[in-house]
Amino acid sequence: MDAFRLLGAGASFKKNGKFARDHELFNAQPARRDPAEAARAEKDIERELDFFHTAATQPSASVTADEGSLSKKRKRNHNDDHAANGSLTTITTAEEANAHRKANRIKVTGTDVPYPFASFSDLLSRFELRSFLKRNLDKYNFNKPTPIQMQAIPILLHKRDLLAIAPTGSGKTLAFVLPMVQDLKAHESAGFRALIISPTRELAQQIYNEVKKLTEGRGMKVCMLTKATAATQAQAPELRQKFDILISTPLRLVHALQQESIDLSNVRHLIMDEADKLFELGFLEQTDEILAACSSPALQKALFSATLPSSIEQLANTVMKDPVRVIIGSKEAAAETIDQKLVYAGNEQGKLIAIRNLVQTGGLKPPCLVFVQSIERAKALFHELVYDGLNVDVIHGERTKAQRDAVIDKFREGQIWILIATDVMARGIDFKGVNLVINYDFPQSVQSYVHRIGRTGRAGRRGEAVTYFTKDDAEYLKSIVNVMRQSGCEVEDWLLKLKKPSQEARKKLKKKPVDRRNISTQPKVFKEKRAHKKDIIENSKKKKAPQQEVVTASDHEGDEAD
Ligand SMILES: Nc1ncnc2c1ncn2[C@@H]1O[C@H](COP(=O)(O)OP(=O)(O)OP(=O)(O)O)[C@@H](O)[C@H]1O
Repeated sequence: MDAFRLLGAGASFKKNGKFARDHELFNAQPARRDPAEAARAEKDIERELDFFHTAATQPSASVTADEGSLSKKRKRNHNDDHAANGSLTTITTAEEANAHRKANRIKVTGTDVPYPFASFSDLLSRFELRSFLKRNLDKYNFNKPTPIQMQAIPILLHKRDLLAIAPTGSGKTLAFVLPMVQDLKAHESAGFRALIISPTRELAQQIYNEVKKLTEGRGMKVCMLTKATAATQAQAPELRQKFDILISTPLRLVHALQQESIDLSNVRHLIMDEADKLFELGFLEQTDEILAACSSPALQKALFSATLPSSIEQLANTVMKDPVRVIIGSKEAAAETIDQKLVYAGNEQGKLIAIRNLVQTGGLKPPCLVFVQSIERAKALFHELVYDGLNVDVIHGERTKAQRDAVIDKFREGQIWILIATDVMARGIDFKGVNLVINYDFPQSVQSYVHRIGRTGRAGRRGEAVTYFTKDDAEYLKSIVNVMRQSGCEVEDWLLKLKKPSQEARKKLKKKPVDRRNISTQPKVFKEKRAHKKDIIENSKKKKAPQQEVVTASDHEGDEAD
């Protein structure tokens, strides 16, 4: 299976097309793959499927021990159930709940924590899961719950506040969307009853798509707050369109609140995705304003992320009421499906040489995401790689929304093989088939590292992450080494002996990235020639322009229709 098939439909590997050179460079010949590679790929898919099955179907030592306490009859029923619908068991006692948690690395803190569930059919019987939800779960192949779903869904269905920390790509979105939709039931004209906040527009859009999938066939109204939808909502209150679920970035929402075009007083489900980001300086004030506007006494709050530094957790706790805290695995760890590597690149030039080397030797298996620390550096690296003739594009905050959307779509469809990005793409975006993440510039924090590399190795699939470092980054290396160790990666002894950076140093780096030399290996004369060539092309285009501007009447009609 090609990685692009996982990224989305429509990927094509035409060998004689525009990117024939890339085919050679990347050695991308899926049709004539060597048998060992094919076997490895097949194993990958099996592993991916297994990921969603493991917890429910492979009794670990602790589950087996616990099964001893079940009566033979119940065991038989469970097995019959298992045979009938692919699930293993239902959980009805504290012992079973604890064993199930242990087997799935679910850690909980809080009072009267609801039992996890083991299969979607268990959920169906325990909480009378609505039939349209079960239908939609089946339709979109959500066959087995992931650990965070097993525990977070019952907690939210019991209307408890929740702080949930689970690895990247482990299905947190479904974990908060499903209980919300179950509770909202159907469309009502009371105005917004649920609100999901996410730090970036791209992630908000992705969550919107997931909510649409799960509410299919139910007529629930879902609104993604944009300039246009905010303008519609700014009409007189009686004319405002009544939506059930609102999804927004903090900035857009605060704007709408200040214009008094949005009323959040009926909201009873508030989800903060990438919650640690939302409690950081820069977002905190907006988050506060949103919390104040959600004035319903029945408000339930849920915070989700793959990372949650202790200081932020303390702050987040101040807004929660008797919350339950759930951690899957360990707190600051990366997904265990990612092979992480640290590569010493010497200096800035060394990084370019290293990435080119990776291309030449076939080590860069697309689709690949490359992270840099600034917009300037994203542009510069893009120019370098484009000049090498690679199929590459770039995404950052200076590109228009339309350009960003188009780039994301193209990357998903496999039309772009290498995507250079700033941290704006580091959180939440679900590119399931990314094979490799390169941290071209060393990340500014552990959280940034975990989220960046979390764009690969998602949904149980394996991925690879390579982080380049130079002497300038050496001081911060140990933080990343610790993440690698915690997530089960092999680390060389000398790295383990490094000193941990001081808190002060970590804070400094988070505020301001390391000063780096510009990205460029091309001699000056080369660049001048390139600029000259570009001028010639642009001038000749201008000369040809009048011929190209011939338009037909139907083109005009098209324009008007838009
Ligand atoms: N139970 C399930 N069965 C199969 N696929 C699932 C299941 N739950 C989620 N997925 C898929 O797994 C992928 C990752 O899910 P999601 O984007 O929610 O991860 P996440 O934990 O929010 O990651 P991040 O921390 O990076 O935001 C998605 O493509 C989603 O459709």
